[in-house]
Amino acid sequence: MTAGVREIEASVRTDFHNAMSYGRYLDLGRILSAQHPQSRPEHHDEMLFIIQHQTSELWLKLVLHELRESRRLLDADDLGKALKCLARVKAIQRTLTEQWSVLGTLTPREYAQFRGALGSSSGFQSCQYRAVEFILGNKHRRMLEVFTSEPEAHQMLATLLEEPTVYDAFLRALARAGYDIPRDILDRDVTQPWVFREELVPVFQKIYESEDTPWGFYEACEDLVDLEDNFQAWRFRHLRTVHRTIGFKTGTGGSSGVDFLKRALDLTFFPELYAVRTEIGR
Ligand code: HEM
Ligand SMILES: N[C@@H](CC(=O)c1ccccc1NC=O)C(=O)O
Repeated sequence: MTAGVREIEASVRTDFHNAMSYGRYLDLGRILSAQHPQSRPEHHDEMLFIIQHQTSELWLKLVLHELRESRRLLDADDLGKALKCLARVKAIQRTLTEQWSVLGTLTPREYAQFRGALGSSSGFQSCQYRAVEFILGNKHRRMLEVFTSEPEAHQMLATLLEEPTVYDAFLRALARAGYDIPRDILDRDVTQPWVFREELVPVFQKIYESEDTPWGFYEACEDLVDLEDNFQAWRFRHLRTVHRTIGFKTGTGGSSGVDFLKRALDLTFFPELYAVRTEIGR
């Protein structure tokens, strides 16, 4: 063995003319040629900005895939598998939130040097982000307006707007298991954003306090709280990153910027799961 060199074992495959290879399986040719900095002359840090967004979009694609599957499994009363999907979503969310530290290395001056090249593009136009918000209950029909120039994105969001949320699916599963969920909640207009329903608080109190609650229901409640917590942590890190990078400048998407993003922190997906905390142990 040559010092400092790892010999390639004789069995290791090196010819991929007629066999599946790493690059082809992952379609890396396309993924790795999809970074197109717009600044002229090209600004070194624009690559970071593009890759941070592209990796976030890839993870969002998987989050959506898992949330759709968890909803399907809840509809099929396969709670154990639904929880496995939610656990994966939670792990991805932690990665997405930690990823802000990479963008945190972009200074305000560096960003200002290529911000003009972004034109009117903005994360506000992220179809997958909006899709995740929709499937978790933050429905908002007017958000579709942003996507009239992108028919596929528009269609995906229109479909999700009309479909029940993960929370709707969970409440329906609870009703089938015998929990007292009011009929009008189960039959609600799912195109509307979720609004707080007082009657669900005692249902969740029973789940949390009863000795004979099936463990899966208890765990599902906690998973949904984790999910919302993680979502808020992402929103908060976004807000802080925006604040340290552009201060109080207005956004490229046309909003007021930091102030607009701050208001997103008041949004909640599962308000009853938080409200029940006040009641527990009383
Ligand atoms: C320096 C980095 C960033 C800055 C300065 C920034 C700034 C902003 C601003 C000002 C908005 C409000 C909409 C507007 O008027 O443009 C916004 C929205 C948004 N951004 Fe960013 N952003 C940054 C990075 C990111 C990254 C890495 C993502 C990841 C995908 C992202 C996703 C979003 C999303 C999803 C929204 C819509 C949020 C909502 O509707 O509440 N942003 N951003
Ligand atoms: N809204 C940002 C621009 C921005 O961050 C952005 C631009 C293009 C693609 C994604 C973006 N990310 C999040 O909004 C700004 O006002 O500087």
